[in-house]
Amino acid sequence: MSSARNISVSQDDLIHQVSRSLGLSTSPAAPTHSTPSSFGYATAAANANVTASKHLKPFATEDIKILLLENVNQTGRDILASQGYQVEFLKTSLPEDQLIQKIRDVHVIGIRSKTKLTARVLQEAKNLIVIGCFCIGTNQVDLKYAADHGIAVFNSPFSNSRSVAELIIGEIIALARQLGDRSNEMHAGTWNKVSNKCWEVRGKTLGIIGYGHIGSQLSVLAEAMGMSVVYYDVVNLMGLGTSRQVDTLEDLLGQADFVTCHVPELPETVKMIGQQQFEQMKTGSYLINASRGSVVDIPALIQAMRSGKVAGAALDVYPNEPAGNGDYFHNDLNTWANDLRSLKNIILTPHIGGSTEEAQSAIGIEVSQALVKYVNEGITLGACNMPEVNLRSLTIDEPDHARVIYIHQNVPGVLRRVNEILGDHNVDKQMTDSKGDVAYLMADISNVDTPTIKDLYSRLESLSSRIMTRILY
Ligand SMILES: NC(=O)c1ccc[n+]([C@@H]2O[C@H](COP(=O)([O-])OP(=O)(O)OC[C@H]3O[C@@H](n4cnc5c(N)ncnc54)[C@H](O)[C@@H]3O)[C@@H](O)[C@H]2O)c1
Ligand SMILES: O=C(O)[C@H](O)COP(=O)(O)O
Repeated sequence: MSSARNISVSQDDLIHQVSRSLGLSTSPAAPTHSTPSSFGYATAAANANVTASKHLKPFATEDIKILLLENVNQTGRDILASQGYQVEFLKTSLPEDQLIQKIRDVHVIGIRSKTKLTARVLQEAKNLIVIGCFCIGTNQVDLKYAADHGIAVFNSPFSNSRSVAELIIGEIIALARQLGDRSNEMHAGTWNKVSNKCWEVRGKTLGIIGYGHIGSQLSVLAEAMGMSVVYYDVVNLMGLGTSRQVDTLEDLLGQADFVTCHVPELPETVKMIGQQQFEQMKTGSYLINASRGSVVDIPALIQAMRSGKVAGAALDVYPNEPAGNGDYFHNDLNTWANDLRSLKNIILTPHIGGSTEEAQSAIGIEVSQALVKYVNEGITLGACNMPEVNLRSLTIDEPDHARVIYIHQNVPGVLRRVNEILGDHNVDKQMTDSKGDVAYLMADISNVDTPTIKDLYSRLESLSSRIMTRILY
């Protein structure tokens, strides 16, 4: 959808928030509920063409509706509930039609890696102001569409990276010793004591593709086991320990005994490991993928393992992952499933890299705190798709103070027009920043009463550059 249509849709349909700020309390032990008197209001289309009275309705913190999908951890649920928000919690993701029904109603949605928030879904989300990805990856969200429509997106950039790194260490040893096969054989009643093609990992080379939060932690753990580490990354990065960056993916594939992928899903990383890359790997080497299912071409992996080029593999991520637990391989999408499952020395796990108690608990806290700060104070620190804007502690709890949040198109002349509107008032502090096509302005003003706030809101909304206006008071 173009920016122009965005504006017209917003003017006609979007509900914008003018919510009472309640201050931020992220501790479940010290809830900050609104009181009946601490109301604000939400308006729809409070612009020149639509009278505010037609669209005004009561608004309070208890009116904030949050939908949490995919079994978001209790820590996050507690923090959000402690704010007095209405929290609906589901253990699974939702199919698109049900997601569209539910998302129409909510101001905040919390998801993990399975829920696809595409432009098609988001255009139905008329009340949505913020998305929390309770995970690292944000490839499941159309970040640009969200930003262009004033919807901030937060994630947890590193809370599960240690969990993933530890899983990979376990898999390296398991593959080198064919543990999966020996265990399966024993479960089937067969004693098969072999040393042929079973190895120590000491002295072997680990090749890490993507030396970010996970890749770099893994590097340290692998060296502690006596492995040599090489890594390939599109950014020049200092290696930890004695690890070395190599210039090309081909360099890495030619040196590594174990190759492990830790890149985000991007157009350039889709099928980054395919037939050509398997040919460049050492004969008898191993492949691990716990990044995204699109990064490795599975039919090419099957071929490489059948030919003996690749001696083992561990996959934690797949194309077309299911919404919840249950049957997976019996569907028409994964035509390679039976071939994959029939291979020897292949570890198949259901996307559990970040699934530890420690990681999920930390993610729940981190992302829900960011959501509360955004809803209550408009703070965008850590946002993935918006400029990061913060102002020192709020004074908007005071009766005649308000915080203006104006998300707008990043085009010349907007600040002048906004400041013409704000200039009649006492602007205590103000900050603005931009990211790509979107800019975010935050201003704290004092000596304003409720009618003035409504007037400010209408005037800001009437500017052609506006994406979303929120006034917290
Ligand atoms: N299996 C799981 O449960 C699980 C858990 C966490 C993260 N993940 C996945 O792992 C990915 C990596 O996580 P992270 O926290 O290390 O991310 P990160 O952003 O910290 O690091 C990614 C690294 O990849 C590099 N990179 C990007 N494009 C590249 C390319 N084309 N070639 C080489 N390097 C490239 C980046 O420069 C960066 O250094 C996440 O994006 C997510 O998709 C999976
Ligand atoms: O992006 C991530 O953090 C991982 O892929 C884990 O995703 P999950 O929270 O859906 O398990």
